[in-house]
Order: sequence, then C-alpha cells, then structure tokens
Amino acid sequence: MKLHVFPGADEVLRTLADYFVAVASQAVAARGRFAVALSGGSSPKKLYELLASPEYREKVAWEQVYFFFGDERNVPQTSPDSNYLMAKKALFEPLAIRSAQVFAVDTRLPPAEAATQYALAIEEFFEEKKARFDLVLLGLGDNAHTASLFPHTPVLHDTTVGVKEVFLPEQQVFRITMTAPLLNQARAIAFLVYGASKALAVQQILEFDRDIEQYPAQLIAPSSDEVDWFLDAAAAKELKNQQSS
Ligand SMILES: O=C1O[C@H](COP(=O)(O)O)[C@@H](O)[C@H](O)[C@H]1O
Repeated sequence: MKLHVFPGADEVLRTLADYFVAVASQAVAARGRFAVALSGGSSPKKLYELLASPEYREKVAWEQVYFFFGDERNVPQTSPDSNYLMAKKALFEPLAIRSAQVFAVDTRLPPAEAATQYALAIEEFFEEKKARFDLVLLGLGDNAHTASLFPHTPVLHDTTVGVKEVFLPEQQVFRITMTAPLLNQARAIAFLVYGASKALAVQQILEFDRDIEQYPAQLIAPSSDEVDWFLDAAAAKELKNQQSS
C-alpha cells in the first residue's frame, strides 16, 4: 500500500491525474487498451475535469480507454445523483468519448436485473479472460464505505466476482455495486480522498483492526497488491503513520 499525502486537494488531484496518465499508457502499451472503473460521489468530479482540461487531454490515448463504473445509484441517467451523468459531463462530453467506450449501468432495469446485466457486460468485455480492470478509482464515504459497499449490508459478504444490488435502509434507496472480489481483481486500485470529514474514516480503514461490517473499505485488498491512497493533509490528519507500507 502506498500513501501519497499532499498539503491540499489541488496537489492530490494533479498527482492522481499524473498517475492515471502513467497507468493508462502502460496498459495501452501492454494490452492495447485501458479499462478503468470510475468512482462516483463528490470527490472525483474535479479529477475528471482535470483529465479533460487542455493540460491533460493530450496525454492519454482516449480512443483506447474503456470506462466502467464501480458503483451506480439506482436513479435515471438524467438525475443529478447519477454517477454516469457526472462522468458524462466532466469527462465523456468534453473529450468526445464514443458511446461504445462507455459501459454504464442500465438503471431503467430493476436493480437486481441491472446488476446482472452489468456483470454480463463486464464478462463479455473481458471475453474468456479474468475480468481485471487496469485501474479502479475509488472514493471513501465518511462512514467508511467505498463503491457501494456500505456498513452492515449483505453485499459485504458476497464472494461472487460480479455486480450486485444493495438496499440502503437509512436512505431507502438501491445502489448497484461491483463486489469486493471483482474490485480486488484489478491490476491497480487508487483511492482519492480529501477533506477533514474523511479523516476518521481514513484512520479506521488504514489503522483500525479489521472489521468489515463497520469499515467496508477494508475489503479492498487487490491480488496485485497495488493500492495507492491519494490524500490531502486534512484527510490524513488522524493517521499515526503516514509512511507507505
Ligand atoms: O467510491 C465511492 O466513494 C464515494 C464516497 O463519495 P463522496 O461523495 O463522499 O466522495 C461513493 O459514494 C461513491 O459512489 C463511490 O463510487
């Protein structure tokens, strides 16, 4: 696990954008394409905007990039809560990404069916091979969730390499999420976390004893061992040890 801690969010975002460029170019050189699972929520929007900015847009072979979503809210694709809509506005439209390169969850379907169909789309994309994303981008909720692996939900114990629906009783909503085993097959995983509201969750995931019911992001442990945490000082402030391990 590698920790990258910077004084402010802008430096975190730039470092992660550089990391994205490097991982994308290695994947394209090695396999002719780059398959990335995007995260939703409030944190990654600025990263996507930066990647689409004049400074970064020429650094990635975008026509060889294939986009997936680690999780999605069960809302129409036109809803302001849709992870797809956020990425569309921040990344796909500015870069004129072809629709064939974007794999969105079909939220017109009932949640369980949407999850099944998404798992099938992933399986087809990887053909006969193991479904290994070149990069999974993840955020972290104040309650230590990542993707839509929320505390005390059945999906935390799902051993399927796939996609599942999850009902969140407090919010009375469904989400659709890649399971931890699928996320963990990735060649590389990067967490993007900034802001003081995330400091306790960061400490719980990285320094507390394992308790996946309370701290679901502890489930993220890729077989490749490539997990990078990109944090600002505010999000890292509760960490006793700020060295990579
Ligand atoms: O990985 C993820 O993390 C976030 C946390 O979101 P944020 O709004 O607190 O940055 C999550 O909800 C999101 O859907 C997910 O992909």
